[in-house]
Amino acid sequence: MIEFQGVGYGYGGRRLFSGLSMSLAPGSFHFLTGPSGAGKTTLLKLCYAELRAPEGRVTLWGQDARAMDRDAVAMARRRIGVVHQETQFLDHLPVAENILLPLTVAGRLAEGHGNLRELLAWVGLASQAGQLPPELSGGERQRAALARAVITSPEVILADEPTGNLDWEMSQRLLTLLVELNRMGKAVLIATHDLNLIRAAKQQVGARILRLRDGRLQAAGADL
Ligand SMILES: Nc1ncnc2c1ncn2[C@@H]1O[C@H](COP(=O)(O)OP(=O)(O)OP(=O)(O)O)[C@@H](O)[C@H]1O
Repeated sequence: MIEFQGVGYGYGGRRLFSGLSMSLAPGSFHFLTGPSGAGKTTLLKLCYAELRAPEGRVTLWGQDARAMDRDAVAMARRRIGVVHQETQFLDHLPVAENILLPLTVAGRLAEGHGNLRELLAWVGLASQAGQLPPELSGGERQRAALARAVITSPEVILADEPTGNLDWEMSQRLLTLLVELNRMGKAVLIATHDLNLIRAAKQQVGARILRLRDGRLQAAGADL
């Protein structure tokens, strides 16, 4: 679905990484780890064509990202759910409406109401649906962010440090939700520093671990 072939990227003439190759296939589960500043968020942005690679090739469902126009990018993004590092909500709208927002924007709101109640229960936010985002705890915010990322039934979930500020119990809960999504057939890629989270996931799912370091992407495994 998403493929990188020899991809390089940098900002302002400073090369961040090069020669990156990877493939996100249906049903795969990947962790992306590496030191702060290695380029994990950048790599995720290349996955959803927020950035275009000047070097190598990123293909989204067989299409070269560089050749995609705005409509093609919008179509591809409907198949990708992103949980951002800093989750932004519209603070004046209730949690339920925030979760429905991607469907509202896509003019597909009618599809959402059937799923919403089930989705809220699944992420454990059934009783917070009418609250405003500033009233949520950190863990509740991240679960709302995950619900918003999956409301469109994407095929790929990209999560950037989804457990960043969460305690261990809440991190586990979020991880379990991501593993469940993977069991439903979705490809999942989680960027994280949290090696304990990766170790915990290894008990639940056959995850591949990619490490971005010194401008290269390596497979990591037994040493984690
Ligand atoms: N828009 C930008 N303009 C210039 N430099 C940028 C930009 N975005 C990121 N960078 C730089 O690129 C490097 C990689 O950033 P990125 O956010 O991809 O790393 P990361 O591995 O996700 O880091 P962290 O784990 O701390 O979130 C950093 O040095 C960052 O300062």
